[in-house]
Amino acid sequence: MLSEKSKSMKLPRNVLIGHKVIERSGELCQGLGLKGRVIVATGPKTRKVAGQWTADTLEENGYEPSIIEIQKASHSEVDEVVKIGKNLEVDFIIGVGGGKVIDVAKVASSKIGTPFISVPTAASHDGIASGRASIIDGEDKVSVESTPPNGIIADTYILAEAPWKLTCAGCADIISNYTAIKDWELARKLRNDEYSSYAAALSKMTAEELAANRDSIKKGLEESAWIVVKSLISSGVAMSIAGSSRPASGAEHKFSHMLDRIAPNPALHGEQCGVGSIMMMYLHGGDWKDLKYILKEIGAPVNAKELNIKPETIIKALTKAHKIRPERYTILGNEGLTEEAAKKLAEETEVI
Ligand SMILES: NC(=O)C1=CN([C@@H]2O[C@H](COP(=O)(O)OP(=O)(O)OC[C@H]3O[C@@H](n4cnc5c(N)ncnc54)[C@H](O)[C@@H]3O)[C@@H](O)[C@H]2O)C=CC1
Ligand SMILES: O=C(CO)COP(=O)(O)O
Ligand SMILES: [Zn+2]
Repeated sequence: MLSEKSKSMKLPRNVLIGHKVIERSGELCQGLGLKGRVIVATGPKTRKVAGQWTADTLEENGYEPSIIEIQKASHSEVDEVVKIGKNLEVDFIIGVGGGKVIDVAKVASSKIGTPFISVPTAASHDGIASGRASIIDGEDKVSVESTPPNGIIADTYILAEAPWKLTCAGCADIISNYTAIKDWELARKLRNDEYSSYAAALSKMTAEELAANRDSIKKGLEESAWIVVKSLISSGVAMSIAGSSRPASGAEHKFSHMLDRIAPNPALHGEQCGVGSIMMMYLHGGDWKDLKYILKEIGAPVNAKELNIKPETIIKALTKAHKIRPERYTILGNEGLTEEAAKKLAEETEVI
């Protein structure tokens, strides 16, 4: 009944995008009313790129930063940040790095109950603005509910300097929204799953905009970082509206998560999702050739060789992907693909 219906949405409040905006970190934090002690969670590489820079800028603005280096997105690293944060009685947390660093910082701040600021150093994933976080939990690694960042600082100078492969992976993470939406629509029709037409429309529009602007996405152009990071933020907001990763994660993400489990050297998250999306589009009976063409033009991998993953691992991941988060219904159904069907799918789409 409508009179009993209620929904709560948490969205990022202040977003700063542009050239060297990292130098305005203090301004953004002050604008959010933040004061005092802050943990700057960063990675060993990204500390050199932006972590130290962020901490120095904050110090100049009267904050007391403490840097913590994150190695991987695990619960033990989250616990460590929580422990240090509580001991220091921090007022907020900033995550400066790739998707893994941002996810650890996001969960830690949510556990302590402090605000969180997201400072991506690569336009490689759409967790930059989302209220989700992917942390390895034993065997499992899919996103869980967290809180979206209060603020985002997307420095296009830093993002444009990041290895080009990371930007291409971010584009592929967005392009994979096409099949995520198809899966969501299918689950709504077959299972009456909860569906948000606004979140679905935003996610789809984000993929369409990125595809339409792909000619402007070129290595070395700061403008490209702008286009890609705006799409990533928009996709993250779609997830926040939905209150789940449904608008941006369907069967192609299950395939990528399975590769993360079984491949000896998994490729980047977005790269795997892009290749998965080609195959899931084929299963949906959609224009998989066009999707593959878009990914190719962007410069993202379109086959096993480019992912540097063996064909047999691709087939195995296809047959086991449905086991990831089984409650999320997708084109893979409840039983998944047989080995023969998986092989045929990968061969016909020339993934293997
Ligand atoms: N929370 C969410 O809603 C979402 C979470 N994710 C998660 O995010 C992770 C994927 O994120 P990625 O950024 O692809 O992986 P990542 O965090 O492992 O970063 C990839 C590599 O790029 C390096 N790097 C980052 N910025 C750099 C720079 N400016 N210069 C040089 N090296 C740089 C990192 O140090 C790392 O070695 C996965 O764990 C995935 O599950 C992905 C999408 C959404
Ligand atoms: O990667 C994501 C969206 O791009 C989040 O998806 P998961 O919930 O499948 O981890
Ligand atoms: Zn993703």
